[in-house]
Amino acid sequence: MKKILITGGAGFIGSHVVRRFVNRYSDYHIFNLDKLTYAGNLANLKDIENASNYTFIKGDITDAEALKVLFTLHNFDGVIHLAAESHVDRSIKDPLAFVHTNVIGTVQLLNAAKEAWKDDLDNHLFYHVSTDEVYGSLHNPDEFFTEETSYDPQSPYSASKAASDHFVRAYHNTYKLPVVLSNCSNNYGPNHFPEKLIPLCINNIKNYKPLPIYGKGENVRDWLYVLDHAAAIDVVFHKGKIGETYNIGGFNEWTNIDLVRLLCRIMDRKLNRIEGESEKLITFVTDRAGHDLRYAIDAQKIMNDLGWKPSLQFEEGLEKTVDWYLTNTEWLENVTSGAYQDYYTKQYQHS
Ligand SMILES: Cc1cn([C@H]2C[C@H](O)[C@@H](COP(=O)(O)OP(=O)(O)O[C@H]3O[C@H](C)C(=O)[C@H](O)[C@H]3O)O2)c(=O)[nH]c1=O
Repeated sequence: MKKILITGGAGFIGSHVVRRFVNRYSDYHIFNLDKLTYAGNLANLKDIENASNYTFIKGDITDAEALKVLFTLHNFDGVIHLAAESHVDRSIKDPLAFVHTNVIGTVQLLNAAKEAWKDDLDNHLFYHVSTDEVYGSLHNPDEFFTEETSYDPQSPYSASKAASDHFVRAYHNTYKLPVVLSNCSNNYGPNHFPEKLIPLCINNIKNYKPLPIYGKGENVRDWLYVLDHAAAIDVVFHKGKIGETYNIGGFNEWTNIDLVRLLCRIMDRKLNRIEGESEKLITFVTDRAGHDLRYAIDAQKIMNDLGWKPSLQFEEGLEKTVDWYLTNTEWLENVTSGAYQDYYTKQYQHS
């Protein structure tokens, strides 16, 4: 049985990856290492928590000693590294927290893997899951990020992810650590923490609260359903070429204002409101500092070389997402109030 370590598996994207691997691969044992910060909670994984091929470990990727013990104890065959601080606005307020987890945490994990695998590098894989924000901000509508685009990170968050990508490649180049990387565009779907644009707006529309649109709402993001990202990660992990990078995206660009208007229309319908009622909540607020104008991913390489493609149309994915949030009201209340974090922190405080 192969032993796979997934870091950040209680978070938004991580939990969908953990579920997919636990359910699809009965010949793998999945170890989910997560610190359980405000953005990660085990309620995201209730349905698989008792699976015989799944183990949760509460821990911090910046803790070198703990990593050494874990790698010695479990002899992991592969690592899928998703643990990260992810929210751009938080990175603007507290860049060091992002350096700590995203840069130092990644290097500690690389060191642990390098040490544990040094006598048998060929039979192991370190997969780093990253973001399209490392490429910076596009201004020409004809341009897309490809795997060859130069890095030009603009926010403390994207600078920390760019640094971690560079370290992963440096460990491949210097120590021959077998690595693969992917850089994905904006994800949306169930279990997304309601500080991010889509779940924040769903929650606020539901509660008749203002929908804060930074600047004029003209910034463009490419959106991908989180389960499609999990499927792409599965494909890259199993079929990706060592040392390569794969861009993942939905070919699905929206300005923020158009996206929020679409969301308002869907919510009006679902909540039996008069058409146009939710749009009245849109409030233009001070722009994000250094706000990247446009991200657009060219995902041809993963489509052509590995045969992955997005499965859902955006409107369909958005409907599913809205339905999930309107059904899972307890989840939404517990993450917003911090109740899950208190509960799970207490449950695991001695582990
Ligand atoms: C929270 C918020 C956001 N926005 C704007 C800012 C962005 O242009 C867009 C999406 O913002 P959000 O913070 O949801 O996501 P990004 O800053 O694009 O970054 C996200 O996608 C990438 C790929 C990652 O790698 C990040 O980890 C992830 O957080 O809406 C608003 O206008 N109002 C708001 O209240």
